[in-house]
Amino acid sequence: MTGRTQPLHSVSSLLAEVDHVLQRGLAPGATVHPTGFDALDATLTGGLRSGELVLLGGPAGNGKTTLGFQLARNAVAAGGTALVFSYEHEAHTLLERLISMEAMESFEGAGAMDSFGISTAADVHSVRRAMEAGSGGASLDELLSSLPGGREAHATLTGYGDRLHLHESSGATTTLEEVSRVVREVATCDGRPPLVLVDYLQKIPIAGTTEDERTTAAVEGLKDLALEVGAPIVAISAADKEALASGHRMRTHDLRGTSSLAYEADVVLILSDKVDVVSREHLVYDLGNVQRFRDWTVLSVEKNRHGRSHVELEFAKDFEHGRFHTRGNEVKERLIDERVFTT
Ligand SMILES: Nc1ncnc2c1ncn2[C@@H]1O[C@H](COP(=O)(O)OP(=O)(O)OP(=O)(O)O)[C@@H](O)[C@H]1O
Repeated sequence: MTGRTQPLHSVSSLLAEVDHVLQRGLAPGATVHPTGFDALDATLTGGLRSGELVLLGGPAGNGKTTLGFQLARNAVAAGGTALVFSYEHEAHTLLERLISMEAMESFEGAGAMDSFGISTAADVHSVRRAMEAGSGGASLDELLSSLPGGREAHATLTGYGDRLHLHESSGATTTLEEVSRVVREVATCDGRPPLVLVDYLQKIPIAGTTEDERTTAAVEGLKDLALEVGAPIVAISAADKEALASGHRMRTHDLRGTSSLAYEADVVLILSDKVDVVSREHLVYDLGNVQRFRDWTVLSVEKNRHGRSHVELEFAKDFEHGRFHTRGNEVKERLIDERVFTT
């Protein structure tokens, strides 16, 4: 079922409604959008649910946009729809990341690795260079065909392109009301609510004297929208400056603005570089670990209304191709609260 109709129900009316929905061949529970990351889906008992607000936080440059955008891509690759509000990146920048991501996915799908076991699918830089150089009049397909995996990426994007919507949002004009209008428009056009990504929460222009007031209004507005439209909304959240400067591991209470962030959210995910948060004993006795851990990101499920919380998962970075590897595990090493490296 999507969206809220009326607030008051008797259990009898609910039973009748569920029966009616079942007889139409539909599912009466929430719509589950798998994240495409098996370890995360297992923790979230299936994935992200309609009506849920998911907060995604972490220090700058740790991959929040990359993960959020990959969640949107995975939703459409699995047959769903997604809508990305990007206050930080132009649509073309996201498109370049997407082309590289799909080139790499196609290489992996085909098992196309060179003799060193390293794939040579076009990275984001190559895609950007090709776009900036132009094609001298040749078509996009011809341009992309000159890049490893580019032709396959183009075919994949053409396949799901109608279901992935990118909104170049503005800190001046893309208000909560505008976000709400666009989400409804896309839901109507696509015939079902999309997975929504907001990158990022504190950029939504909202009246209010303090940052706490503005952030509270933003999370409450997004949570209401998620419930009304029946969409999962993933909102990236910036960290408090003090949290970043003090050299400790970032947690939910370090998200910028207010404690209401944690109350309103159904799921809170925090990204950290593994090398920053692993306990010191794993570093001092094996220096090789420092380099290995730099390649991994820890995704902490700090709040989870539908399953276990305080779960620490890890995923390998592949930022050159604008993505994380989707195969991940629970972290085996002991993690700390204080960061080892503060740079
Ligand atoms: N083409 C690329 N090749 C390699 N690394 C890249 C490339 N583009 C971006 N990166 C790196 O990928 C990382 C993740 O970028 P992303 O935009 O996802 O981070 P973020 O957490 O959203 O950052 P911010 O908080 O600054 O918006 C960054 O450290 C960035 O330097």
